[in-house]
Amino acid sequence: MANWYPLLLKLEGRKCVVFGGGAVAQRKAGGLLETGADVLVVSPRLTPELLEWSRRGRLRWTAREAEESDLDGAALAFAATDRPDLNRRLAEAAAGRGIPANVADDGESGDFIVPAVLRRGGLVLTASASGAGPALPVRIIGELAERYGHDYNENVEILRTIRRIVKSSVADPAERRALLGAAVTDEALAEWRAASRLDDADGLVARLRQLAKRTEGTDTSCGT
Ligand SMILES: C[C@@]1(CC(=O)O)c2cc3[nH]c(cc4nc(cc5[nH]c(cc(n2)[C@H]1CCC(=O)O)[C@@](C)(CC(=O)O)[C@@H]5CCC(=O)O)C(CC(=O)O)=C4CCC(=O)O)c(CCC(=O)O)c3CC(=O)O
Ligand SMILES: NC(=O)C1=CN([C@@H]2O[C@H](COP(=O)(O)OP(=O)(O)OC[C@H]3O[C@@H](n4cnc5c(N)ncnc54)[C@H](O)[C@@H]3O)[C@@H](O)[C@H]2O)C=CC1
Repeated sequence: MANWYPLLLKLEGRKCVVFGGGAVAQRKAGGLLETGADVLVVSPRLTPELLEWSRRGRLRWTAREAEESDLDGAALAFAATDRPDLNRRLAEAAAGRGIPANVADDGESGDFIVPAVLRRGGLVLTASASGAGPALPVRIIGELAERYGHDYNENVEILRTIRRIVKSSVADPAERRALLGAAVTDEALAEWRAASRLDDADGLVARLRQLAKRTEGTDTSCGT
């Protein structure tokens, strides 16, 4: 079994080719559209949803069988036709051009697999069973969706703001780490969400010091 390396890719404006126009191609294309990728679907037929996305100009559709030249200039390829032999050939053609490929019918033979995903604003939680199949990751993501509800949609932007303030007001790296740790407890996050603004830097840092003090002793690296 491969030891897959997890990462988040920036695909905005980058060409991603999806071969096939069935339910699997639709799910892959849908995930790509959320990133702002330039999605090209190559398939003689499309699901009604894919057809709708094509009509609305959300993606490009080439209405014929796959050709290697469809890969020209692509950042990623998804071989999601119902023909395993063709999927394999397309993945090989992609490899020959240095383009990472996903193989829908045999994930482990591809260069990457797609995890189950939960997005809460900028917070991205993923789970994968390293190609063993989606059932367990999908169950776990369902559990995470309950634990990390829609409240979390705002938390990443809040963290971004707080981190900017802490970086510009606190010089000591150990104290910064302690303050940022104290800023992301559920209790603290609820406080920031309820606050009308966070741009009073002195007030914010004072409050973070208070919160961090409460957990002092559990973090000996905090020298304040
Ligand atoms: C290896 C991987 C390759 C890849 O696609 O990247 C792969 C492969 C295969 N999936 C198969 C079947 C199904 N896949 C789904 C759904 C999802 N599959 C996804 C990922 C992955 N699927 C990759 C790694 C997963 C990991 O191990 O972590 C998800 C998470 C992400 C996504 O696709 O966007 C998405 C969940 C989205 C969500 O609900 O959140 C459903 C459910 C449904 O369709 O409703 C079924 C039917 C039920 C079943 O069989 O379990 C088959 C058998 C095909 C056959 O029997 O012919 C293969 C082939 C094989 O076994 O290799
Ligand atoms: N990775 C995953 O998450 C999953 C993978 N699968 C696998 O993925 C494959 C596709 O599944 P579905 O989308 O449900 O199949 P589907 O039968 O609904 O769709 C297949 C699509 O491939 C297109 N196609 C056929 N020949 C083509 C060619 N030469 N060039 C371009 N497109 C072509 C068809 O027009 C059709 O749109 C299945 O064979 C299955 O093994 C199935 C379920 C989940």
